[in-house]
Amino acid sequence: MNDLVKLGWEESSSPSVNLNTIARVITVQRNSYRISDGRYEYIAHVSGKFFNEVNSSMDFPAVGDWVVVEKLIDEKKAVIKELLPRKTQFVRQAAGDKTEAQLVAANLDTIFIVGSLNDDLNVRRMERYIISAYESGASPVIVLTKKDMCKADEIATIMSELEEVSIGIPIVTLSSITGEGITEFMSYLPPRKTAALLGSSGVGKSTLVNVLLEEQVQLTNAIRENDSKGRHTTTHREMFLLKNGGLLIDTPGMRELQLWEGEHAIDTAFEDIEAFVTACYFTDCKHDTEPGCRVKDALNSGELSEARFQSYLKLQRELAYEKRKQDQKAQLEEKNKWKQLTKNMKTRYKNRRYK
Ligand SMILES: Nc1nc2c(ncn2[C@@H]2O[C@H](COP(=O)(O)OP(=O)(O)OP(=O)(O)O)[C@@H](O)[C@H]2O)c(=O)[nH]1
Ligand SMILES: [Zn+2]
Repeated sequence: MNDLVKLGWEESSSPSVNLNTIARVITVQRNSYRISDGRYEYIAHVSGKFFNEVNSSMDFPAVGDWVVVEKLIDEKKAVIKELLPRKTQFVRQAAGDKTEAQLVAANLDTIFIVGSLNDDLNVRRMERYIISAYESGASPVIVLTKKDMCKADEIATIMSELEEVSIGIPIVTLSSITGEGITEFMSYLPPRKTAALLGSSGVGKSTLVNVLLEEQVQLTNAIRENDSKGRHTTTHREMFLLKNGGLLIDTPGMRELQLWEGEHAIDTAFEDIEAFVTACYFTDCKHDTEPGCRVKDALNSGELSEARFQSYLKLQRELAYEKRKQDQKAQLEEKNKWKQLTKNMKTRYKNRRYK
């Protein structure tokens, strides 16, 4: 078996390429990539030509991408010369920026949409996750965690609510504590297929990943790097090869994503309401007391239910809140970056003085 095959390579996708030049991106770092050819890992950069020909951030490699490379086998380094066409791509709106789309992962076959049976399951949010999974081209599978904390009749109620928005999508219930349902979960991540987990904070993604990683086998000979103190560290990877041969991508981009997909998801999930909104006389209509408000008309005539309108408003409030949170977070990160930088400079200065 070709080494690439265990990374999920399908002969049919690019039949004419020279397999010795192909690798898969397993981690995106600040200025470099960690790639694997199924035998070794390499630290890679894009070639100057690649860089010059890029039109948008979407053209840069992401976790899961297949790339054409030139390898320096002895040094475990590589130059990325070309990106192979993507089968699927998962995109999110970059925080605080309306125009910039951010590619989180490429070539996912499956997206596990994770929710917890224990918490108030937000069906609308699950619906939005389903939409973004479909937009990416991957197949969604709903995973409901913490089964051990829920009675059978409670589970049945939740399932029937969910089935209204999840028509046809498989739903797996499991517990990472008792292990119930894990085998069924794995049946949706067969050998050579690539999947990622998507879901709000606290639903149990890390716990599930840890259970799955007990079964992890080494993807390739990991690169060992020296950290600043000269110790060996095995660097963090984002693509894992599970024991059954399935590939699991665990990217911060997907984990941190909450309501990022923002306006676009509103458009899709609330198309009916958007149609009314665009027919309002004022473009900035608040659908409150403004004259010529098509939304109010629809509410009065019963074309639009009050409940659905309320959940639309709720989503907009959540989005506004999420956006403020992201902006604050970005500010804080920026501040911490500078703090660290000045700290580093001080340390360096101090060391120089006392040497
Ligand atoms: N009873 C029970 N508790 C669970 C289960 N899975 C996770 N938990 C608990 O739920 C809490 C949150 O789990 P995490 O795995 O950290 O959730 P997460 O989705 O990774 O959250 P973020 O890292 O913030 O994205 C932890 O206290 C876990 O111990 C489960 O199957 N059963
Ligand atoms: Zn209006």
